Amino acid sequence: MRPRLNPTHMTYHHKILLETKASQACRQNEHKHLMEDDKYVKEFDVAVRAVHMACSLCQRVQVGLVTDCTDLVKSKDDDSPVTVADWSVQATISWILSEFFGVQNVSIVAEEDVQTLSKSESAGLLAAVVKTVNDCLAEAPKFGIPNPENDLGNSQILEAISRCNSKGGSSGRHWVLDPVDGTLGFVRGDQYAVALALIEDGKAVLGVLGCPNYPMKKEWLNYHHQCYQTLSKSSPSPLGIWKEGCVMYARKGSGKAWMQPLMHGNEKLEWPNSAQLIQVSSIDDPSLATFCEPVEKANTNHSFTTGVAHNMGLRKRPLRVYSMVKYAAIARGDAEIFMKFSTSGYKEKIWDHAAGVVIVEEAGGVVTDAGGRPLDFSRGVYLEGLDRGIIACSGATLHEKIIGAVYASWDSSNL
Ligand SMILES: Nc1ncnc2c1ncn2[C@@H]1O[C@H](COP(=O)(O)OS(=O)(=O)O)[C@@H](OP(=O)(O)O)[C@H]1O
Ligand SMILES: [Mg+2]
Repeated sequence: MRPRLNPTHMTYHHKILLETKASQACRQNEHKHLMEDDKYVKEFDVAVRAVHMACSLCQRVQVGLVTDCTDLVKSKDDDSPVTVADWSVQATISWILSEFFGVQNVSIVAEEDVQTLSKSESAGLLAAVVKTVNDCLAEAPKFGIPNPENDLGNSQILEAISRCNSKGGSSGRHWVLDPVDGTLGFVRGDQYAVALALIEDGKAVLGVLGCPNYPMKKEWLNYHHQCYQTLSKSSPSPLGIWKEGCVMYARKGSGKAWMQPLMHGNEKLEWPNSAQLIQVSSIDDPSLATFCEPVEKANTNHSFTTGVAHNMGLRKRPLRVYSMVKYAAIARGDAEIFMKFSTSGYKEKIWDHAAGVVIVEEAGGVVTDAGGRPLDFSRGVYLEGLDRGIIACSGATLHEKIIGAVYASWDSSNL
C-alpha cells in the first residue's frame, strides 16, 4: 500500500531534483537561487508541479472535445461555457494545495462552483469529472507529487471544488486560480491557459501560467493550430504524441521569469527541467511593435483598440489570442502590448490577471490600468477601482505612449 501523502513527510528531494549535466549548470544555479532564496520555496514548487499536472489533464480532455464529445461542455448562467476540464483542474489543484499546506491553511479564490455539477441530472458529468481527476492524480508521481492512497470519491471531489470559494482580500494568503482560462479557445481546440497565483496581503507574489497549446517557440504558433485541426480529424487521433506547450512562472521581486516545456509520455518533471529565462521584447518603436488582444469582441472593444493602435503609430495587425496566453506572449517577447477594454459594467476578475501580471513584470514588463495605476488584487474577487481597461507592455516607453493614446482617444469613444 502506498503511504498517504503527509505534508510533514515531504522531503526536499520530493521538491527539487537537480539535473547533473554540466551544460545546464549555469541555468541550474540561477534557478536554484530562485527556488531557495525566498520564503515561497514550497509554494512555488507545489504550484508549478500542480499546473504541469493540470495542463496534462486539459490536453487529454481537449483531445476528447475536439474529436467530438460535446457532452463534456455545459453553459453557465451567463451562457459562457464550462467543461469537464474546468471542474477537474479546480478539484485537482485544490486537492493538491490542501494536501501540502493543510485544508485549514489554504484559501483559494477560483472561478468554478459546484452548482451545475451537483444537480441530479449532472450525474454523468460528475462521473466524467471524477474519472478525469483520478486519472490525473494517478500520474502525480511523474510530476513529483505523491498520489492519494485511494481514488477520490464524488463527495471528496465536490468538496475540493467548493472549497475554492474564498473571496480573497487585503490580508493573509490566498491562492487565485483560473482552472481553464479562455474556455472558448479550449473548446475550439485553440489557446487557453491554467493560471495559478498566490496573493499575500493584497499583493500578487507568485504567478504560474500553464499554456498547453502555446509552443516553446513563437514560429511554431501558426503551425500548431493548422496541424492540431488536421490531426484531430484523424482516427485514432495521434494528438497524444503532440509535443508542445509550456509553463511560465515567476516570483515577485526576483527580476526573473522562467519557462519550462510541458512533459509528455513518460517524461518526469525534474528541476530545472529545461527551464529557461524569458524576457520581454526590447522593441520600443511603435511601428515595429505588435499588440495582442482578446479574440472575442464581447470581451474587449476592438474598434477602440484599433483607434488607439493607430494613434500611437502601431502598424502591425493585432495578434488576437484567447486567454492569458496574451500575458505569456508579452512576457516572452512575442508581442509588445496587450490591451483589454471591456464593455462598461463588466468587472474584471482577479483570476484572469494575477498570474500573468507577476510573470510579465518579472520578465521586465509593465502592467497597469488605463490610468497608469497597478492592478489592485487586494479587494476581493474583482479588480475594483480599475480605470477603464488593462494595459500590459514590454517597457516604459511604449507604456507611456499607449497611456497617452488612450487618453487622446477616450473622449471620442463610446466607452
Ligand atoms: N463581457 C466580458 N468582458 C470582458 N471579459 C469577460 C467578459 N465576459 C467574460 N469575460 C472574461 O474574460 C475572459 C476571457 O478573456 P480573454 O482575454 O481571454 O478573451 S478572449 O477569449 O480572447 O475573447 C473569460 O475567462 P474564462 O471564463 O476563463 O474564459 C472571462 O473571465
Ligand atoms: Mg478566465
